Amino acid sequence: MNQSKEQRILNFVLQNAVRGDPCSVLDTIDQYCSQKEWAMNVGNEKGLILDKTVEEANPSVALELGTYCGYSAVRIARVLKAGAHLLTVEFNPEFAAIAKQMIEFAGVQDKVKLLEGPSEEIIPQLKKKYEVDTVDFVFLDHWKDRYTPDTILLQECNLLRKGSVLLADNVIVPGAPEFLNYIRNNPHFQCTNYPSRLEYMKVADAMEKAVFLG
Ligand SMILES: O=C(NCCO)c1cc(-c2ccc(F)cc2)cc(O)c1O
Ligand SMILES: [Mg+2]
Repeated sequence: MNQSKEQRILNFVLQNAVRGDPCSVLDTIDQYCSQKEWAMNVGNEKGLILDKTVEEANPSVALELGTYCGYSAVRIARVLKAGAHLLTVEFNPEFAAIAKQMIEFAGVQDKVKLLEGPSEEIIPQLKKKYEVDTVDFVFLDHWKDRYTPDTILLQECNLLRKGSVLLADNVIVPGAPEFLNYIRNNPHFQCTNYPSRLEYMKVADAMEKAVFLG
């Protein structure tokens, strides 16, 4: 049975990156996906915006929607303070299996909890099943038509607190027009746009930061 692209990316990391070194894993994925096969990792250019946003938020509890191969989970986990944790949600079981191995190879498994299933089912479980009070940082990188309903769900589940930071990938490509309209016209959020490039391409993309005002 021939391998998936995601399995080829993982194999390239297992054979070329340094076990336990998150930066080496990120660089190796970026090398493979820029030289051999494009893949929808946030990449190094938007990754730098992600790094700075996480560092500024300095979260104790971070949530990622859309794990894929684990690139941004490794990216976020590597800058978390001691004792902080990332919960990352992936709907696709094949992607989740790849991401689990990627996170373990990078050595950040003690900071990351990978939750497999649909975000609309997992978000309402975060408080009781996963012992979350509120989330300090959310990276939205899953199905673009889920950004708005899941942002509403996070509010309905009282998972946001004054100052919680949302960062959304791909607000230009593939685009999340309904989310931009929702969040920029919502008085409970303060928004900032960060123009960038689509991962591994000379195509314009952007990230949107939205700080919850309570
Ligand atoms: O769908 C995406 N993520 C959720 C997966 O469960 C996604 C897609 C793309 C992309 C794809 C195809 C293209 F032509 C351009 C962009 C990029 C991304 O960064 C993404 O996160
Ligand atoms: Mg993305």
